[in-house]
Amino acid sequence: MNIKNIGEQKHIALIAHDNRKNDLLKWVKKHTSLLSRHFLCGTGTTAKMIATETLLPVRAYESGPLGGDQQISAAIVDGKVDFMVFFWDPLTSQPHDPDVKALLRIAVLYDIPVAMNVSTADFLLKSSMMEKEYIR
Ligand SMILES: O=C(CO)COP(=O)(O)O
Repeated sequence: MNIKNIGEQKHIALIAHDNRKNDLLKWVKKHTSLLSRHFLCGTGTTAKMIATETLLPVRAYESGPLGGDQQISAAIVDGKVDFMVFFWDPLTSQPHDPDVKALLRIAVLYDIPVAMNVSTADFLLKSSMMEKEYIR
């Protein structure tokens, strides 16, 4: 895995499609204290929802269908994302599906850990890259 800065602040991208936003919000609320020690960003609606509901600072890119996925892709290419939690919707087609696919492709290409559901997101937080903080 392409993990830099073990034990240091990480850049975490948070993204969810509409039908998965509640799952992501619940996950963020469960880990607010840990996540508050890192730099968070996300696509527009997701980022604003998390910031409003948790008071965590979350840098908001454009909304996904308006280019936000592409902006997160660019941030990955620029080395500004250490890992991504992307709860995409497996049951609904998206108008910007090519952007979603491109984002997932870039994340694979740049070896960015990606969690697409709650159990993987939990696993990522419990993994060695955050172990010190997790057990604190
Ligand atoms: O569509 C998205 C990801 O593909 C998410 O966008 P929003 O966070 O703006 O809803």
